[in-house]
Order: sequence, then structure tokens, then C-alpha cells
Amino acid sequence: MKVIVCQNYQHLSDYAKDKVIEVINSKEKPVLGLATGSTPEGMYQALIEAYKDNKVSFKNVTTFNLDEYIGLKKEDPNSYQHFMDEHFFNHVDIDQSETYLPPGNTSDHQQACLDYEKNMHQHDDIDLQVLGVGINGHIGFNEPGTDFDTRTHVIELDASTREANARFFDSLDEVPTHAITMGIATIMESKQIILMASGDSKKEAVKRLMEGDITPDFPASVLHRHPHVTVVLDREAASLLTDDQIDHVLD
Ligand SMILES: O=P(O)(O)OC[C@H]1O[C@](O)(CO)[C@@H](O)[C@@H]1O
Repeated sequence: MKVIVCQNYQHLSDYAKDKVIEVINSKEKPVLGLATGSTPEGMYQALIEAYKDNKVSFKNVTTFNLDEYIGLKKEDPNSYQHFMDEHFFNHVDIDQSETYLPPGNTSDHQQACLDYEKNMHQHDDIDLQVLGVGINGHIGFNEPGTDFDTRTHVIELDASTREANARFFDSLDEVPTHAITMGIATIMESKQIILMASGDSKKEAVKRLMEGDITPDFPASVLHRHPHVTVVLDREAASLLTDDQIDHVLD
């Protein structure tokens, strides 16, 4: 696991943008794993700007998102489909029939999980998976206690996750109680992973990631078992790390 510390959120977003472009330019038909949440917003904005400057094209890119709330329609402003459309897909030349999210509003969610996995297997493995991390260590919506061998599945959201995400809804009651998420085994099949964390609220999670045991109680810890993970932090998120836990501090 390589740990990079950037000076601020903009630099972190640019670093992640460069990584995505490098992967896209290294393959004829790249497959990206994408995340939602506040953390990757700056990266998406930087990618849109790079596209407008003719520095990258998404024409041949396929994307699989990590997760989606159960019970929200695609058009709901809080659905992750809506997030991706607004923050990224609608602003670049990606073929939207090659952008996939787990469906959160079907009559049979178990079948939807199987179908999502099947679809992923019909494509090449994910070349680069973008991850954020929850304050409780979740990756995707794999909450503490999730087995490391899980594939795409339905999960009940932790109270702390619903509270953290309530900022996007009118009230806590409106935050869905369940979601569909790629499983931990699904995520670990990606060829390369970049995990971003920004801000003071993530410093404890980052410290635990670097110092704690590898345990389902802290799902992000599984990433120590992956051969190609880059953790990109801003100074606040890295503020509890010691110098020897950091590989590079970028100017
Ligand atoms: O980037 P944020 O908004 O802090 O969220 C962190 C993580 O939490 C989730 O949004 C789920 O709550 C993930 O998709 C994300 O990676």
C-alpha cells in the first residue's frame, strides 16, 4: 500500500484525475470502478475539465459504480445514479449504455445483485477502482462486520452511515435503510485501487487503516491484502500519521 499526502483537496483531486487518465490511456477498452460521496467530487470536476481541454476521451470507457441506495428512483436527486449523471456522465463523451450502477429500485434485489456480478464478469476486470472511505471504515457500502468474501449484496446501513449521509436529505428519516453494494471480494478483484480521503473527519479512519488489524470490523483494512493500492490523502486526513507511514508528501 502506497500512501501519498497532497497539500490540499484540489491537489488530491488532481492526483486522482491523473491516475484515472493514465489508466484510460493505457488500454483500448478500460474499465473503471467508480465511487460517489463528497470525496470524489473534485476528481470528477477535474476529469470534466481535462475532457474539455481535449486531454482525455471517455468514448471507450466502461464504468461500474460501487453502490446504490435501495428504494430511490434513478431520478431521485439523492440516488447515486443522479449523482453520477450530474457530477460526471452528463458532461463527458462517455457512452452511457456502458455506465453501470447496481439498480436500487427493482422488485428483486437479490437477482439484481447476481445480474450486476454477471455483467461485471462479461467485461474485463476493473482496471482502476476509485474508493472513498467511511468514518467507520466502510468501502462501498460494506459496513463493519461484512465478510471479506462477499460479492455484490444487499446491506443494512449502519446508523453512523445514515447520520453521516443525512446532510444530503431533508431529514434522517428520509435516508434509506438499505443499499446494494459491490462486495469486498468484488472490490478486491480490481487490478488497481486508489482510495481517497479528505478532511479532519477522516483522520481517525485513516490512522486505523494504517495501524489497525486486518479485520471485517474495519472493512478498508482488507486493502492491505491487495497488491496495488494507493491511498491519497490531504494534510488533514493524514494528520494523525507518522512520517514513516507516509511514502510521499507532494508539494
Ligand atoms: O466521500 P464521503 O461523502 O465522505 O463518503 C465516504 C464513503 O461513503 C459512501 O458515500 C457511502 O456512504 C461511499 O460511497 C464513500 O466512499
